[in-house]
Amino acid sequence: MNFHEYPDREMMMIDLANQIAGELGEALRAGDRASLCVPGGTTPGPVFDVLSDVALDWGRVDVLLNDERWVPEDHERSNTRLLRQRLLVNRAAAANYVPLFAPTDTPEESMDLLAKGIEPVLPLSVLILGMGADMHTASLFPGADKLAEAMAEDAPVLLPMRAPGAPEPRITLSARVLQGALKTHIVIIGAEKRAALEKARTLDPMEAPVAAVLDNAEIHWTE
Ligand SMILES: O=C1O[C@H](COP(=O)(O)O)[C@@H](O)[C@H](O)[C@H]1O
Repeated sequence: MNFHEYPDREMMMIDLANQIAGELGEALRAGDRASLCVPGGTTPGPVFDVLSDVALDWGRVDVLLNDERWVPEDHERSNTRLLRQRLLVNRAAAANYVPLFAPTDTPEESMDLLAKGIEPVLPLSVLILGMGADMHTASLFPGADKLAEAMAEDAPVLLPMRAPGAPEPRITLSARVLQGALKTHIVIIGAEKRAALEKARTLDPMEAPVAAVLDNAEIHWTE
């Protein structure tokens, strides 16, 4: 992994958005389409704000989440809501959104349908991940019910996930799909997450799921 430290959050978000835009541009020059896979949660909003206004051929970009919390799209904890409000606006409104949510009671009921939408956009051209202080990334949580399945070499594209640290059921891309990304960026803020990331480097991915995606990742950190 490569570690990039920034003087402040604004600089980090602008710089990261420009790197992502450059990588998407490269992917679009090399092929017909590019895919951008992004986290939800509290960290990526400012990157989305910058990225959404970048001049790119967004009509050839497929955008999807790393994971989703199984709550309605208008719920304040919905990652889809964040994506629609902060990324799929301005110039990026022309991108093709690949859903990780459908309005069924459980993620299991929609799993096959959602996975079918994701398969054509793999491998991911550019992957941005977040990380929790508990070392989860996407919805690969330590202690989660299907973590071993999600970490397996032959894991499905998508899995439902329930974990002690997650207040609602989740749906998540598997480690195999995340590891297959052509470019990987992990964006984290604050001393607690930096310490967690350092610790994760010494642990097994079953204890520290983010460890599964560190090998080829660019880490972006600021206080
Ligand atoms: O629950 C989630 O958490 C992680 C980290 O979120 P943050 O609020 O600590 O930035 C996020 O990457 C993931 O997509 C989300 O569902």
